[in-house]
Amino acid sequence: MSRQQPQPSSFKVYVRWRPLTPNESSTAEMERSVTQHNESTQSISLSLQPHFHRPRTWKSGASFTQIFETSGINRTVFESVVAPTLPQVMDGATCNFFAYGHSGSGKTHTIVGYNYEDNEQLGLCLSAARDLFRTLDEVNVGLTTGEIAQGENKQELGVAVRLYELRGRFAFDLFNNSTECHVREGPDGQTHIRGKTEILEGRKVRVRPIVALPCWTFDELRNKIQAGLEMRKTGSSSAHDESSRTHAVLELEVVNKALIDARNAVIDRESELVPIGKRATDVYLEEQKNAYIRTPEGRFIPNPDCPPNQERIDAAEAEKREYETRLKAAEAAVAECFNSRRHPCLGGKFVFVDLAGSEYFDQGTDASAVGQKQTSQERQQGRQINADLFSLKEVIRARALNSSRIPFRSSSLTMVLRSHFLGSTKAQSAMVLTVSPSKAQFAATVNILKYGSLVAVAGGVGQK
Ligand SMILES: Nc1ncnc2c1ncn2[C@@H]1O[C@H](COP(=O)(O)OP(=O)(O)OP(=O)(O)O)[C@@H](O)[C@H]1O
Repeated sequence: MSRQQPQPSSFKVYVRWRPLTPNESSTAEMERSVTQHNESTQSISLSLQPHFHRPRTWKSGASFTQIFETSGINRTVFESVVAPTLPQVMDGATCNFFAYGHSGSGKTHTIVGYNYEDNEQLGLCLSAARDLFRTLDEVNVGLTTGEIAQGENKQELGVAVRLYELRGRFAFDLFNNSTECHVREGPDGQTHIRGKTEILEGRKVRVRPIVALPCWTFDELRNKIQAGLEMRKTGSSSAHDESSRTHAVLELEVVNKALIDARNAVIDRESELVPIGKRATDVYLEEQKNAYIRTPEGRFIPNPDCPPNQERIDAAEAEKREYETRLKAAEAAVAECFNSRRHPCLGGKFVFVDLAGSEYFDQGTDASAVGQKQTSQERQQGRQINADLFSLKEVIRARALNSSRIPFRSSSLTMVLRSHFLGSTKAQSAMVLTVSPSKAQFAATVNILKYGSLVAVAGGVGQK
């Protein structure tokens, strides 16, 4: 009998209704009701009674783990969706959380929040960071007792934060001036996000991965996230003119000073290796170029006056090997940080994804009017966003089925999520569907809930 792979845990889907915004105050709320199917699944029924039209109704399957009404505040959502996963992150796992909804439905409000001071209103990622720091403070007491002063201790645990946007095939690092980075699969099968090549002093070359800012207190982390988010790009979308047009990814990883130093050393060794490797290639090409001549018939034959200088080629290759060995040693030092960790939480991660607003044009709604104002580039972006969301659903499905081939390569979003999903078979991932109760948004809301139902079914929770 074939050996069974560990089954990933199911992917939960939540629904969050937001209150009507001032712009929607002239419209009424659609009628809705919730049916509880068992302890952990609920379904939604919606109905709309438009003037002079047939009533429209829609009913979901038993797909949703919990439905938060308009009165639900960020703290309530955090306690149900994210807080229960803290022990898994403290055990070194990665837990992923997505917010999905049409533009203006409350994704950013849910993931990041607009009030950074009120603990009840902090978005999911800041609440998670706050609870993570509280837990790490307790662990640090044990780790730092009898050792060097806090801050100097290489084992002291903190949180490294990464913040970047994904658009098309590129990532934009919000902690590095929105630098455009390439999302690529390396020869090791892992996804690498690399920034532009920087030329440093002394003709050193550096290609930085997404910047991870280490933070040692919650206040420090909150200030850094706030500053990074100000870089976030906005454009016009189908629902309003200030919509996010990218997926924003926010990662919180448990780190210590030793791990940060070891990772920085890897970046330094890679930077040293780039020009040395290029030089070895250049030397080889130069020698080969001079070593052959072309006959009048177009054939290449060895040049008797200039044989290749093998000694020069070997010296350049030997230098390259030496720098490769240094890089391997630096990578081994990173692995050693994990092997010798004093607490399993090192490397544990919360990943939050504020997905770009999906596009939905419905005849007769405000959305279609704004949609017509979009440029062709913005329409192209809209199609790309919808394609990304489709590939995300397919990855969740393949993962829940324990499929041998998970289509991570189909978008940069899923390529980036690859290591987070694969590293988290024991951890919980969840999606919060953010929806407007406005009657004018009925079709868009149904569209979002349908997608969420498909994700729930794909993720092994819901029934159609
Ligand atoms: N649950 C909520 N309670 C109170 N206000 C909310 C809630 N959800 C959203 N809002 C408000 O609605 C507006 C739009 O929300 P938000 O910016 O989060 O939408 P979004 O889905 O991120 O939009 P986009 O995809 O276009 O960026 C904001 O002013 C926000 O404060």
